[in-house]
Amino acid sequence: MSDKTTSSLLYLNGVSVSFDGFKALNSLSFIVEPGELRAIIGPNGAGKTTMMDIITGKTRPDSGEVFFDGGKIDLTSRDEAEIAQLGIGRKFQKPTVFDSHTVWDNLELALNRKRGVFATLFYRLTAQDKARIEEILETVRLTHRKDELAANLSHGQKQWLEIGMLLAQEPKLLLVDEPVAGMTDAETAETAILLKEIAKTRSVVVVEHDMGFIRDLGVKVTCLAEGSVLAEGSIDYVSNDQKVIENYLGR
Ligand SMILES: Nc1ncnc2c1ncn2[C@@H]1O[C@H](COP(=O)(O)OP(=O)(O)OP(=O)(O)O)[C@@H](O)[C@H]1O
Repeated sequence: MSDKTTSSLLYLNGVSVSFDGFKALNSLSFIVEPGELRAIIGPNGAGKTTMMDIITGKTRPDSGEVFFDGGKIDLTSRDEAEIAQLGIGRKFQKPTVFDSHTVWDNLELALNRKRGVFATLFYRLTAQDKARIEEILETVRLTHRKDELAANLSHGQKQWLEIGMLLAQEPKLLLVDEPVAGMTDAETAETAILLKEIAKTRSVVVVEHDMGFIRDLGVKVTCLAEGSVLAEGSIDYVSNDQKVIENYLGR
């Protein structure tokens, strides 16, 4: 096991997967450090979603290694539920909050989900739980809307609420798929600040097409194309890379 395997939170090495002979991932290698916020860009069909599917156990790789938590856990041997329990949270593109519940209740439900159904039946919120919900409300900019039904939130606020619900489960790694699609400019700018705050206490991998947002994040960017890494580095480095311009930005 290399030093990189044991120091990184997430370690993908030479991961390949084919669907009906088409290589969706082609020897993809990718590392996320503890406490890192990483942005992923790339054209449609580059393999971004497939990469998330591999990390969360939805798809099994044909070959390659996928380790979590300093090389301690081989994710290829775990199923989706186990991987969620191990501390990998995933935010899909569309918000999936409970519209008929308040913002607070959505967060309370998410906090309880961590405990399992049986424990929840007999559970009352402790002062510590309440403090945690209040903290999450602050983080996701929804304190002033805590008693509002989720149905009445703006699209952006629903996205933030769902991020909050994931935070309630205390993931070590949060995977976020196109969070700012459909958001207003103000919400987009706020989401960049919010994700940077979240990444102070855990690692975050965010997939986005919005280059203004990626620039606002100001973090290391990985550009995928045809199932592997095309370029990796600062936004200025990646956006000036000739291969990235040809395959993605210049399209
Ligand atoms: N379950 C599947 N069965 C067959 N083909 C698939 C499957 N999942 C993904 N693919 C194919 O693999 C390739 C990579 O898809 P993927 O969704 O990972 O790309 P992406 O980078 O997330 O694209 P987008 O930006 O459009 O979301 C695509 O050509 C897609 O059609």
